[in-house]
Order: sequence, then structure tokens, then C-alpha cells
Amino acid sequence: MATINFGGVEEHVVTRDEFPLEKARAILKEDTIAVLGYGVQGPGQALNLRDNGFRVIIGQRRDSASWQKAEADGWVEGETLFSIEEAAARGTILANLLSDAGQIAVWPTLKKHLTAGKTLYFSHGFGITFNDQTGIIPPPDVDVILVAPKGSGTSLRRLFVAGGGLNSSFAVYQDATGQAYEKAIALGIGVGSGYLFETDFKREVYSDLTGERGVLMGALAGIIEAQYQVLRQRGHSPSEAFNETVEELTQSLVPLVGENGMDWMFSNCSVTAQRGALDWKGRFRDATLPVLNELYDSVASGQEAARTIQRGSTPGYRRELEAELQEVRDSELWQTGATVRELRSKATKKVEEGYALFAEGN
Ligand SMILES: NC(=O)C1=CN([C@@H]2O[C@H](COP(=O)(O)OP(=O)(O)OC[C@H]3O[C@@H](n4cnc5c(N)ncnc54)[C@H](O)[C@@H]3O)[C@@H](O)[C@H]2O)C=CC1
Ligand SMILES: CC(=O)[C@](C)(O)C(=O)O
Ligand SMILES: [Mg+2]
Ligand SMILES: [Mg+2]
Repeated sequence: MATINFGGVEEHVVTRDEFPLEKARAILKEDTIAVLGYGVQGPGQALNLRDNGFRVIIGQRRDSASWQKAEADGWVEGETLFSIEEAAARGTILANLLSDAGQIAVWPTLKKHLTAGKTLYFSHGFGITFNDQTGIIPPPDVDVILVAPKGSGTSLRRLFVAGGGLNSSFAVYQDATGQAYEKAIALGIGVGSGYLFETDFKREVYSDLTGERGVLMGALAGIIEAQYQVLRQRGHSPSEAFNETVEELTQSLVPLVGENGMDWMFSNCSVTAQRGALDWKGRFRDATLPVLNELYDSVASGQEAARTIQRGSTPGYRRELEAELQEVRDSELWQTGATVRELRSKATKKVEEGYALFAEGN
């Protein structure tokens, strides 16, 4: 394992070079990986594992949209696609990729099939860290490990198909066989991770819940709404407010941050923009610090977990969630977004047509 210096702090990182796919396959050659749940992470991880040559089966509720999706992806009922219980019985590695609330309901069934020497795998520290609320307490004679891709299952699959990898964190909670560590890494490589960063279950779930509620999703959505509202109330048109809040962010500036850092994005903008952004960033940092600290406290106290479980276990919750998303989709802000995206794809087509004409020598 490589020790890499991150901004002055040393951390352990596993790379695909030092832990190649052949090694991962050799470690898991006797195993059947049962991917339980075929929502977002399930398909990404299961398809990558299958394409990487591992023995994979799916466990999913019948008569669900996810079951149909699994069939469409080439999993075959009775061969590689089973009920959750059947897959749990057949698998030696049980990859618990049900929703975090769903994991509670299914736990008694899973527990029955966690016989000595099997491996229980998660992609989130949630169930174990908050086990006072989830009741997920594994028997002592199984390995309990985690590989958490740091991004959507959709991106995990897309990057894999494109030949790349998404970074993941990994952790061992319980090592009953003495092989938990290398199994975790082998699975991390198998699901298509680029680099694997070592963590523990608690740090994974605390940082994950904070990140998604904060900058990655909650804060991003909130600050976008706020700026759009200000621009609209001050008389700007929807397209102008949207372009200056979202379109330029996603199409131009954030990709530059990803490529070479914040200072590089800044230095590719005007001096005027740089002056203003440097002057204002402290204000935004200070305004959001108390909210982010409140958020972290709410994660660490288990309050966020309680809400996730309480809402997630309510019958009809998916429909409520979809209604909330529909409200976002229907807002002027995101309706404007839909129109801007349509224009964008028309513009791309025009450019492509132009290239095609050019290539034909017309
Ligand atoms: N969505 C993502 O890309 C990421 C998810 N994770 C973690 O991976 C795990 C899986 O997350 P997602 O794929 O988003 O899950 P999801 O919310 O898409 O649900 C997965 C599956 O669980 C099944 N399910 C839910 N409740 C059930 C119940 N009571 N009985 C039987 N089946 C039930 C659903 O049919 C669905 O196929 C979670 O621990 C999540 O925190 C980690 C990284 C990213
Ligand atoms: C995609 C991801 O990593 C999240 C945002 O943490 C999640 O879906 O839970
Ligand atoms: Mg995450
Ligand atoms: Mg998450």
C-alpha cells in the first residue's frame, strides 16, 4: 500500500498498479458475490464485477422496477437473479446494497444466511455505525467490510465503461477470517475503483452524510436557488439568471476546478472576477460555517440517521420523494434549465453537423 502525502498529511492509499485485477480475481476465485438490491449502486457495482470476471448473482424483490432493470441488464432468473433471501443463501459475500432504511427490514433474513466465514459487505458505514438504531449487529464469525464509491453508481458504471475508475474508500469493521482486509481491497478493485482510500465505518458515514447534505447536494441546490431568486427579483430574465448561476458553473467553471484546482479556474477568469471572488469567498465561508457545524452535529448525534430511517420506512415514501423532486423540476429555475439544456444539445448537433460537412469536404 502506498503512503501518499496529501497537503502535508500522510495517508494510506491502494492503487490498481500495486493490486491488479488478476490478484483481486485470485483472492475471490472461490467466492460468489451476491449483490442485494438493484437500485443505483447495485447495477454499477454488479455490472463492473461481472465484466471484471467475478462470479456475481443478484438478489432483488420480484415485481419491482429494479427486478425488470436487472433482467434488462442480462441477469437471468434462477441462474443469476434471485429473491433477496435465495441470493443471500447462495452467496459467500453478501453485498448489502439495499437502501439504508431497507437494510433494516431485510436484516433478520440476511442474518440467517450469514454463516461462519462469509463476508458482509456495505457501501456505507450507516447500518453498522448507527446500529443502536438499525439493529444491524453481525455475528462475530463473519468478515464485515466496506467499499464506498465516492460518487453515484451511475458514474461508477460510466467511468468503468470509459476505461477509468471512481475513487472509493474502504474499511474493515470485523476480521474473522484474517482475510477481510485483502477481500475489501479485492472487491474495491472489482467494482471498478480507481484509488482506494482507507477509512473506518464511522468516518465514512459521518463524512458522506455531511458531504451530500452540504456542498455536494444540499448546499449546492440551496445556494443556486438563493442566487437565482436574487437575480430574478432584481429584474433579470430567467435565462440570464440561470446562465449566471448554473449553466456557466456546470459547463465551464466546475470542470476547470476538477481539472486543475480552484486557483487555476480563478486564473482562467478575468482579473475583475478574481478580485471579486477572492473578496467575497470569505463572506460565504463565514456565513455557511455555522450551518455546516450544525449539520455535522446532527450527523454525529444520529439525528440525520434517525430521520433517514423514519422517513425511509414510511409506506409510500418513494412517491412522496418523487413529488418533492417533481416540485424542483417544475420550478421556474429548473424549467429554464431544461430549455437551456435543449438549446445546448441543439447547438452541439449543429457543431457536429458542421464537422461532418467539413469532413466530407463540402
Ligand atoms: N446511490 C448511490 O450512488 C450511492 C449509494 N451508496 C450506498 O449504497 C447503498 C445502496 O444505495 P442505493 O443504490 O442508492 O439504494 P436504493 O435507494 O436505490 O435502493 C436499492 C434497492 O433496495 C431495495 N429495497 C429498498 N427497501 C427494501 C426493502 N424493505 N426490502 C427489500 N428491498 C428493498 C430497492 O428495491 C432497490 O432496488 C446505500 O447504503 C447507500 O447509502 C453509496 C454511494 C453512492
Ligand atoms: C453518490 C454518493 O456518494 C452519495 C451522494 O453519498 C449518495 O448517493 O448517498
Ligand atoms: Mg457518497
Ligand atoms: Mg451517501
